[in-house]
Formats: sequence, structure tokens, C-alpha cells
Amino acid sequence: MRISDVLSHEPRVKPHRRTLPLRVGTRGSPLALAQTRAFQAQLSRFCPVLDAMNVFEEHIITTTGDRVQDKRLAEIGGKGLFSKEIHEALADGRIDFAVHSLKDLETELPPGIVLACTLKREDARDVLILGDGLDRPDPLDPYASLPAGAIIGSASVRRQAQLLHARPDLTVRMIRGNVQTRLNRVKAGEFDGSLLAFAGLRRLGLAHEAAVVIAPEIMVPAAGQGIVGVTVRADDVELCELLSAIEDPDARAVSLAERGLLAALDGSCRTPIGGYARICNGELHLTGLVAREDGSFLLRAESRGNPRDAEALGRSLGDELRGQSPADIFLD
Ligand SMILES: NCc1[nH]cc(CCC(=O)O)c1CC(=O)O
Repeated sequence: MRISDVLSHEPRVKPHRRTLPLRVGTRGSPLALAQTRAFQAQLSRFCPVLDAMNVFEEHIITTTGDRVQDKRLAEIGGKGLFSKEIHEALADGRIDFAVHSLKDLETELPPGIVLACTLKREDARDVLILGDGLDRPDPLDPYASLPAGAIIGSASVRRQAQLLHARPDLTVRMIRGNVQTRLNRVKAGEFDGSLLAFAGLRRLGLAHEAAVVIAPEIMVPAAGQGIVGVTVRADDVELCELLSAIEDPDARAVSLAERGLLAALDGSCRTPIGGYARICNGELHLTGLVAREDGSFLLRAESRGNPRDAEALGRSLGDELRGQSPADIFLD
């Protein structure tokens, strides 16, 4: 059976030989699986026959980022820590498409692999989670209630830099592992608190674990945070077309802007970089941030423009931030 037979009687693209099921590549973490299932549900709503025929087959792929649990992402280095093995599976034809957290997907994909669709954004903001017995934070001043010298778990140089810039007295210690593991380690008292993406908590049904949601003006989120992206082989016209039907145009515009900014600034994950765009009354508003890991330097800039120029807007804001930063920020 060819999928094009299922989709329409007169396929708009020339059918090539594809056998069902459709093999969906994903990481194996509870969050990755929740995202993959939400994506399948969305595709099935658009095309119920896919659902009725039970066409999806999950393929769990372990990535370097999953295997190495004792280092900061910035220390492991290299691009595509959570995606390289998935791209390889796609390129080899072991899977048909793959579901990613866009935040973890490098800006420059390997040749032959494309981002076929970006799904509607979940909440892009970061949250603070706190151990028992700490005062509930004020959303307008979310770090104020943290006791002097408190120890916050994070593996993200972006979160560390922004937190230390506001509260140089705090200590940021490395914490890795999936969302549930991090929550448990804070509950066990190993850390006073931790910073996480609200999107991940929400997708896991754990939104109540957030002590406070941090406004993007206080903590600029990571480029792509809260957005799920789906990659396919570039020559798979049929799947590209199917996936474009569930594309969220706003998510595409903001991700182009945020990823354009990231590409212009660095492209690696060693420099603390934030990028957050939203569409307000048809206009794209973009905030970019560059900082030094210890918070001793922090620069934020904003720009606005037409969502159609999203990527160029991102690149020029990135260039601007780079031009205004001390040289050491971008040394490897
Ligand atoms: N790097 C891990 C990662 N990748 C995506 C998410 C959350 C979901 C998202 O941002 O879409 C997380 C966990 C976190 O940052 O708390």
C-alpha cells in the first residue's frame, strides 16, 4: 500500500515506492515520547485515515546527549547532540521522519535533511522550581525570595548567565537528566531549586511543579523553546507535503527569526544566547540576548519587522549583538 493511495485518489505528487507503516524517529525520554504522540495525534486529526489504519511506528533512537549524563551540554561540545543519530537514521532510510524539540536541533541541518514542519508553540517561558520550605516567589521579581547563596541546578549556560547576572550571590550547579529526575533531585534536597522549560512540564502534566513562571523580559528563553519540529529527507516530497498541512505559520516565523539570530551569533551551544520572538498584531517582535557564563556581561537587544522577513531580522539582530559584545564572549 502506498500512502498516496490513502491520501487522495489523484496524488499531487508522483508516488514513489513507500511501504506503510510510517516510521517515526524519536528520543526515548518521557518528554520526547509525549511530543511524538502529540504530533501523531495532530497528524491523525488532519488525516483520520492515517489514524484508523494505525500507520505510525515509533522508533526510539538514543543520542549522544542521552548517553552522556555527567557533563554540561556546552562541555560535550559539537552540534546536534540530541539529533545526530536521528539524522543518520533518516538519511539511511531506517525511519521516515523524526520529531525534535526545536531547541535541541542545530541551526544548520545536514545536507538532504529538512525541517518539514513546526508545530504550534507551547509556552516558551522558563520556570523556577523550588525545594520544600522555600517561600513562594513573586512573579514580578521571581528570584527575590531565594535565600542568599542558594544552590540552583542547571546545565544551561543561558539560564545560568541570566540568573547570576540578577543574583551574583547564587551558585549554579550542573544538573542533567530528564525532567522527572531533576524534579526528584530538587525534592531530595540536593539543590534549592532548578530552572526548566515550562513547555516540558506542561507536556508531561507537571505544570503544577513550577513555583513561578519567569517572564521573557526577565529570562529570555532559548531559540525554539516550546516548539516541536519534524524533519524528513528533503527528497521525500510526499511527506513534506503531508507535514506542511499541520505546519503552524506563526511557529515557523518565530523559529526562523530565533534560529536566524542563533546562526548569526554562534551556532554552537557554548555561548549563553537567548532568542525569543512573538507575533503581535501581525508584526514580529524579536528579543535577543548574549551573555558571559558567569553573568558578568549581559546584553539584550530587540527588533521588529514583517514576519515574512523573519530570518533576515534574526540574522541582523544577531550581527548587532555580536558587534556590541566583548571579544571573549565568542572565543572558542
Ligand atoms: N535540553 C533539554 C530540553 N529540550 C527541550 C526541553 C523542553 C521542551 C521545549 O523546550 O520545547 C528540554 C528540557 C528543559 O529545557 O527543561
